[in-house]
Amino acid sequence: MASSALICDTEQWKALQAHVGAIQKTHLRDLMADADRCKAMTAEFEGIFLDYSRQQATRETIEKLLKLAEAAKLKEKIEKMFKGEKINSTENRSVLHVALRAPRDAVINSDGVNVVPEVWSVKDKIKQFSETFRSGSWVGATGKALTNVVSVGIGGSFLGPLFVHTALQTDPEAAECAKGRQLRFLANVDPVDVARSIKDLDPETTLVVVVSKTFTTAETMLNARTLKEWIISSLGPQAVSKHMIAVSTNLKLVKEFGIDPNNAFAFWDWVGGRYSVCSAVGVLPLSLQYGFPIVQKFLEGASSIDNHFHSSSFDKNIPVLLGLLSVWNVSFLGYPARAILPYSQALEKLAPHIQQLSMESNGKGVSIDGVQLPFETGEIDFGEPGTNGQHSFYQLIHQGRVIPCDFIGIVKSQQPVYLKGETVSNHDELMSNFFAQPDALAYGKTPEQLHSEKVPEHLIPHKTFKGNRPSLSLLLPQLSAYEIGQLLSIYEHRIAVQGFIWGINSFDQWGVELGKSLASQVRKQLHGSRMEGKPVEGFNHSTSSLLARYLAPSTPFDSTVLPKV
Ligand SMILES: O=P(O)(O)OC[C@H]1O[C@](O)(CO)[C@@H](O)[C@@H]1O
Repeated sequence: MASSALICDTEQWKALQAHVGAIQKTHLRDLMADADRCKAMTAEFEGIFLDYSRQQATRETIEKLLKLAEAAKLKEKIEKMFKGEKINSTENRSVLHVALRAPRDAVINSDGVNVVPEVWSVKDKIKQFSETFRSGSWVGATGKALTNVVSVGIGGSFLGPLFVHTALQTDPEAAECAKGRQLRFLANVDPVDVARSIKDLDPETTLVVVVSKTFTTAETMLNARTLKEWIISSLGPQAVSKHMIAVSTNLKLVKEFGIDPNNAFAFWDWVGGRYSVCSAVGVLPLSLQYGFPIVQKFLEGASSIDNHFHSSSFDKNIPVLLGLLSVWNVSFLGYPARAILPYSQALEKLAPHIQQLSMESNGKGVSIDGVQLPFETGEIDFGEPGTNGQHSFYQLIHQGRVIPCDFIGIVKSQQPVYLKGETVSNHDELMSNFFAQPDALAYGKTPEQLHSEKVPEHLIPHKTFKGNRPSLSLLLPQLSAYEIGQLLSIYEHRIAVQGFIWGINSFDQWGVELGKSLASQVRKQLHGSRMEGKPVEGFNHSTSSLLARYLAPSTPFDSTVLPKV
């Protein structure tokens, strides 16, 4: 395929389009009756079991998708990523988050330089700093040990670390290591989020970690200045060096902000924001909370999937199969959304993280060569842990729109509970739903079944489930730091596979820029109107009237105000 050609022009794409009709004539009820098919549509790695038999697909579909992968040069693209080639061409950058979790003796080059030693030198620095911090040797301005950490960052500098922190909180080993400590996040520039993040915290015992790849993100910098003021107003300006540290690729701006460069932790432009949880962005705050050894296990889990992804044949490769099936659902069956449904409360922040990872990566309108795409890319990701979601949006998934679902289950709960005399343990109760829902979606319930149950005639249409709704099941043996890392890496690579097949750049995010620049025009107006009484001008009628209404009770602040809760 020539570099500017589109994947949709290939024979392999057209063969899949032609195959859709045959699939649409089938029903999952019938496909599921073929035990050999179901057996074939599974994959396993280190006890992680993927069952994709409830996809609207046959073995022929998978063969055709594997041929599409060849046409898209998927193998070569994965190889280029691992070799540090500048596959993020619009920013002229390598894409090397895999180097962040590679073993110490690995060799991964970017610009001809092996980046692994640099990665490990930052990890060693984090290990040392977190040990000093956790031992109580690092003391604040008043001589007290610090036990609370507020991590200030947004987007990729927030969602991945929040996901991992939330998942580790109830893992017994990690929880033991975190006893007596708190890790909080401040992301939104909404002052209400500032108030929440510092509620009941004492600056005397709090460390603020400012996390920003660029160190220019408006929200993060205002929040960082706000917490700096919170510290200074209570402990004086000299306290900043003991109570504020940073993670960034822009160490010059970190220094200008007033943070001691010795307490700054670097990462590199070859780490995309949404792929940065395995850099100091996640490793530092998580090590402060749980200790470096727990975080190292998480990194090892991610690395195990990197190896599986890099070396397994595509027909047994979990991220590749997942990516291909998503392309099938979006581009051929026309399903625009994907529900992420972990049957684990510990994974409650998985869906918000995947929303950024997937939608910022694959929500693109042009090919990597800038050619307008005649097909849609990306999907609308959303989700909620089961069973909560069942009592919320599952109605639509069962009888309304068709939304392919990822069901994620855990064999061994982080927190087993059993009440003597109950039919099943609490985790078995949860997992009963994990096993039941995919079949309910696939098989549905026919009017004939309802008749045989003597359901009143007028209720038959309401109680009919058409079924034939695709899902896949991912069963993890347990949910320790290691498996959390594996899950993260599975989704990272799956999303990259989708982008590689669609022929887009999954590693830039130009679509976030326009809103940012318009906000700066509004910011200028708000300042001018509040401080100098300037009239609203330069906006359309709608925005002008909204702004006028917003500015009406104009009483500018004339001194620093911090949250009161
Ligand atoms: O880490 P930074 O530079 O503050 O950026 C935060 C986030 O902002 C974005 O650039 C756009 O939302 C994300 O890609 C990134 O994760």
